[in-house]
Amino acid sequence: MDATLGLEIIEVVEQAAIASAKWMGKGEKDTADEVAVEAMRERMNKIYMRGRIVIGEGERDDAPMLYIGEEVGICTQADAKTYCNPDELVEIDIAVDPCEGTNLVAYGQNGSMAVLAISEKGGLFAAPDFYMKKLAAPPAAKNHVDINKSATENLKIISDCLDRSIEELVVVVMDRSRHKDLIAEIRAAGARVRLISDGDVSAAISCAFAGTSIHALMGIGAAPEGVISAAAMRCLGGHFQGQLIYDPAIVKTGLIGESKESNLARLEEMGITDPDRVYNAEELACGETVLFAACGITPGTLMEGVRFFHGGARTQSLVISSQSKSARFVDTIHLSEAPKYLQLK
Ligand SMILES: O=C(COP(=O)(O)O)[C@@H](O)[C@H](O)[C@H](O)[C@H](O)COP(=O)(O)O
Ligand SMILES: [Mn+2]
Ligand SMILES: [Mn+2]
Repeated sequence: MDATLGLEIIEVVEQAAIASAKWMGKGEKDTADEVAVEAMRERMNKIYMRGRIVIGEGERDDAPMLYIGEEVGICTQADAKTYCNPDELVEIDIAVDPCEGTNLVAYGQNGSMAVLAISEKGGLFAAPDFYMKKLAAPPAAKNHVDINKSATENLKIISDCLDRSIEELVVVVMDRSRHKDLIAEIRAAGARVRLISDGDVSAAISCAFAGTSIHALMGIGAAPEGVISAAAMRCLGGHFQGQLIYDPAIVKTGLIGESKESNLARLEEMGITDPDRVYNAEELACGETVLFAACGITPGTLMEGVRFFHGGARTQSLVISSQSKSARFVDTIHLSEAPKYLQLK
């Protein structure tokens, strides 16, 4: 995969984050999402690549989407034949969440970001728009913790691997009624719980970085977000496991189809023969090369949010590459018109 792609995708997430941040606090989640989608699409279509969206969003709540199967990259443009030879280009698959945490943006809360993951064709698990039970943990606990073990057992393992007491550990859990028993168990084990209303991609990836005060993500979130999280965790050497949840009775939101039976039929149609399989990061993002990019929309654990100033904006992004084995934090000043000053922080 072309190494310059790693630089271009920074601009893709930056443009999506800036567009969405203009709608921060306006209470309009669909607009905050829609403008991020459009900005992402516009910038992606300027990249000399042959891309295909394998994970978009929208099915779940009719959000505007970069739809699954959509071709992106300059070679897909109407007049492309004059300057593009698609046969020269590697086909790549792209998973996007242009506005991860639409509610967070709409209500001016922390933790939203524009995010995507890229790999060669077939390198990312084309997850259905279902839910996923997730377990993320620091690199030191990789392959020691297990999603099939209880939260109590996993906390003991993380505590041993990090050489810290269970009382010092913080577990992020989405604040949903389906997690009532899980939250009680984590607290009973002695660990502390950070409840989040949205944004479990950021929580999963934060487990890989010491100093974030996040030592695990447990519970059920969306499956597409699980694949994106797995792409980053694979590159970072963190632990990530995901198991599809197809039974609406477990999720309790009723947003994943009518019945367990119809969901199972849908999975079979998609070629998923073992619906209960537990996937690890290397299986969810199995490509030889994996790239991940995110840009903060509102302030978060890993990145600052977009800061506007007269004539421009400042962004902070994170680009992770399995190719260059790097996690790069990128701080960018964007100038839109003659600025009165440049914002330093
Ligand atoms: O918080 C999230 C919302 O993502 P988005 O729709 O892109 O703004 C994600 O991080 C979660 O993984 C997930 O979408 C959420 O858990 C869906 O569950 P629920 O709200 O309980 O239906
Ligand atoms: Mn999302
Ligand atoms: Mn989203």
